[in-house]
Amino acid sequence: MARDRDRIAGDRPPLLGITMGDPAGIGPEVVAKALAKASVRRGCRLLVIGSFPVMERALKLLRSPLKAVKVTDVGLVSAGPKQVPVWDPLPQPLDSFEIGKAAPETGAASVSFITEAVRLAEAGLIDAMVTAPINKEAMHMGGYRYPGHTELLADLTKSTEVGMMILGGPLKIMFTTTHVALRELPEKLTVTAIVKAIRLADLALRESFCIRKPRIGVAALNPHAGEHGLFGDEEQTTIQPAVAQARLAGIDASDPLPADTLFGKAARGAYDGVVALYHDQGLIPLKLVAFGTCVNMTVGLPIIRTSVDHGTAYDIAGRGVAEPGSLLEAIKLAAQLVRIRRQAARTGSRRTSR
Ligand SMILES: NC(=O)c1ccc[n+]([C@@H]2O[C@H](COP(=O)([O-])OP(=O)(O)OC[C@H]3O[C@@H](n4cnc5c(N)ncnc54)[C@H](O)[C@@H]3O)[C@@H](O)[C@H]2O)c1
Ligand SMILES: N[C@H](C(=O)O)[C@H](O)COP(=O)(O)O
Repeated sequence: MARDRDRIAGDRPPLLGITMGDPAGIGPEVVAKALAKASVRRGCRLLVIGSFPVMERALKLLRSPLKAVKVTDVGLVSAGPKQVPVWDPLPQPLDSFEIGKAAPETGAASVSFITEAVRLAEAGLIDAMVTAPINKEAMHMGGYRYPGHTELLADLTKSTEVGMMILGGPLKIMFTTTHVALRELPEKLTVTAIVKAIRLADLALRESFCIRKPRIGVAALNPHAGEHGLFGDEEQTTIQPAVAQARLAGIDASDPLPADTLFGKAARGAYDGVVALYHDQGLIPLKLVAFGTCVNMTVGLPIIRTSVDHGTAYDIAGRGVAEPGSLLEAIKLAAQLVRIRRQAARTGSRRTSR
């Protein structure tokens, strides 16, 4: 069905739903700044999914030349060059909350925007969703106990094999685990979890980045890859067996490699993608080389979702100083992924370059 829809969509400019994120954070500001760039509107149409009064307030704060307009039918989104179409799914207007502070009502609202975007994407009313940052503490206060968008989206779309990939500069990194306390990490790093991450990295590199046979670098957990068991044995007991399984499935995955040099090698072109074992292992190199322009994408969903590389930045929210660079890149990538998916639907195959 999705394939038929893609075929019918043809070359119509993609309609991207941009969720506003946590209203108390910098999400509304970066959305307002990004939409003010003429370049971002070239080749795609944009619909903000969020609170209408909050969007109006963000545009006012920035003294933006743009004006928010309320959309009443998502099937008929049209906007002039100075307009920001907003689809507000909240039953009551959200207007009294404190900027820069986690609260149940803003946390719950940020989940409503995501839920609505998924509904619209599954109904074929938007072609992809791009998410501005949520605050996980606020989301929990609002009653939604998810570690992040990734797991919420997996649940909403009933998807079983989903993972977080973040792209920045020369790096494309797939995460085996996402938001996990370090003390709980060893028990989460199972053979199954690592094979899944390698498989999802391979899938994304082939289908979204058109690499025929991706070379995947797999990170070790311990210093010097454990040095034959001297500094930990997860490399031998878990990571190497996962690599062996992935290879049986035809995937070009490396042995577990010392993480202190792997990311540099990947950045210089030795690997098309890297499988990191935990959040900061992959995010430190990514954000060191490309914070502000990285893009997070969820792999394994039936819908397209990209996101920013930053959080709600409560420390600067409401001051008008937040940079929109990562959101601009996330929008660009979402539009590109829509085109790749449409092309694949037209030819009935995935286009690959190597
Ligand atoms: N995509 C997402 O939804 C997403 C991503 C990362 C973090 N988060 C959440 O955001 C909250 C805060 O997380 P954090 O403090 O670790 O990270 P953060 O990215 O919000 O802030 C880290 C630092 O970077 C600065 N910064 C962030 N984005 C910026 C921008 N666009 N322009 C200028 N400066 C910017 C902040 O001012 C702060 O000093 C947490 O709840 C976290 O879970 C959400
Ligand atoms: N780990 C991500 C980052 O630091 O950029 C982020 O928290 C987003 O995760 P979700 O897309 O699952 O919300």
